[in-house]
Amino acid sequence: MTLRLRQIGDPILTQVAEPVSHFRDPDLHRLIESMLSTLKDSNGVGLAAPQVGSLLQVLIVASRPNPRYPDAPQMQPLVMINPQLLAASSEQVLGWEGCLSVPDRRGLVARSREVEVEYYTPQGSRQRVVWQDFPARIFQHEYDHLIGRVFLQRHP
Ligand SMILES: O=C(O)C[C@@H](Cc1ccccc1)[C@H](O)SCc1ccccc1
Ligand SMILES: [Zn+2]
Repeated sequence: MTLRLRQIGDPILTQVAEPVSHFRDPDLHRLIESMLSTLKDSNGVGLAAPQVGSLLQVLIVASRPNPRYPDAPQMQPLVMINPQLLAASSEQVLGWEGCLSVPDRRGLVARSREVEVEYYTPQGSRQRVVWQDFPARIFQHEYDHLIGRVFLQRHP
């Protein structure tokens, strides 16, 4: 089932998400399934659990070529649990972003060009990945959602 997408103004979007502690919890797998279908229905390239009302450290990165990033790689949606940003390049790139929680807003956001991330799969196995460009941008956008930071919003 697709879940309601929380919009800016919903306090959940400014809170910090908790780490997942039991990987065998059926609720976790139901959440992941719902996030995958919500992502598909919203035509998104990424989604974080707080956007569907769950303060858990779960995010999905699903890059695909699109009008703004025509040479973005086509990816199978990657579900990342308890992601950790191990390294982020000092080299930054400005790029357009939108947010499913902030309708009708597009903004130029500076992001690190390259990131190294450690995360767990839904099966609980620890992985590492290095991304550049659009996948790196999506990850940083979703990772911000896990620490209560919404793009274009700067907290006073
Ligand atoms: O709100 C979200 O997290 C989904 C965002 C993800 C995003 C990350 C980086 C750059 C742009 C967006 C999008 O709104 S999903 C819609 C979308 C699809 C393709 C290109 C840009 C935006
Ligand atoms: Zn967003």
